[in-house]
Amino acid sequence: MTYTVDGSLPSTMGSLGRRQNVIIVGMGAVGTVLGLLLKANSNCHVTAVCRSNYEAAKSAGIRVVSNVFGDTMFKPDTVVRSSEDAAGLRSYDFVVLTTKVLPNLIDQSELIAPVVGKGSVIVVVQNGLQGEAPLRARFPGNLVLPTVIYVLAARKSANTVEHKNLVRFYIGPDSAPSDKAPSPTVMAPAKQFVEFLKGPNVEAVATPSIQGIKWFKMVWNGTFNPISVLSGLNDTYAMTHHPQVYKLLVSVARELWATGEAVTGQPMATVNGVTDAESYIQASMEYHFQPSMLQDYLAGRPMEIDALVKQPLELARKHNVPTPHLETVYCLITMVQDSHRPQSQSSSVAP
Ligand SMILES: CC(C)(CO)C(=O)C(=O)O
Repeated sequence: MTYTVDGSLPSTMGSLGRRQNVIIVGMGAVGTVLGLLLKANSNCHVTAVCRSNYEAAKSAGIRVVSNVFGDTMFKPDTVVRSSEDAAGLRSYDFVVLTTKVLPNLIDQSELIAPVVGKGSVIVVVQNGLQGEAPLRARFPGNLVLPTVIYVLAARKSANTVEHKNLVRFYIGPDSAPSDKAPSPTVMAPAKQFVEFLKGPNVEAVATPSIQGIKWFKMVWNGTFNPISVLSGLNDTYAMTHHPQVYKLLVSVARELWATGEAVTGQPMATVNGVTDAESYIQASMEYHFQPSMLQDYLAGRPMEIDALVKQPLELARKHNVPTPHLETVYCLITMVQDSHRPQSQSSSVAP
């Protein structure tokens, strides 16, 4: 079954006539946890593009040690080394992009181009705000769906992912709040993807207004991610329990919160009892979690500085929102990146 941007859906919509072909590009921690959930759904045939973990995925599968799902294996239906290798095998209903956002190193549209066919829906599972723009430009005939994912997971080795907590997933078209509601036919693929993921301990929601939710997550990422590295390689627990760093976290979060409201023209969309920037910081006080930027730094991979710090900062400048703390954080984290040479570019592809 395929979907088109203009909304012309095949008549089988809703009653799946055949298994849906889903390909995941980027088999890091997030891609692996998503793959595990999709594979559990008998309506999906899951192809995984694996690089450093190709051998492991192909033989026994990738081990997921999860506080939620137990100690289990993710064994994709098909494992390939590249999108090129996947291209001739079948046509893909859903192309799920779970790579890091590193515009200077990875051309994401190039990465998925071989597997994007007529009617493929592109599902972008990435941090940041603007990852979809180049994909829309390259694939104007395909529906590109942004998502927001909360999953506390980390890749521990080529064949093991540790999943501590949470799978909360939002997906929906990228309409601005002032736009008219997205047509049901554009929402349909989002709803279908949600159905694939649904299961015990997974919260998956199709929403007509993803931008606000993206900004809400941006506040977390733009604050905790760089400061975890700058504060001396600390997890959420250590950062939030250090009085000075706590104040810095709150200041940066407030600036990002104000930026999100200025850009969207809406009050910040909030989740799970968080009402303001400070309560957002406090909500992480119980967790010992290393933000993905710290994981990348420790593994010698490039950090998502553009997507998580530079882009919101540029939007703050454009909307005249004062962001002195974020400016400082950006300045320092770029210097850390420049003096901390990533070991390899290829290791950067999977989150
Ligand atoms: C919110 C969180 C921790 C997990 O999804 C994340 O986005 C990150 O570490 O970058």
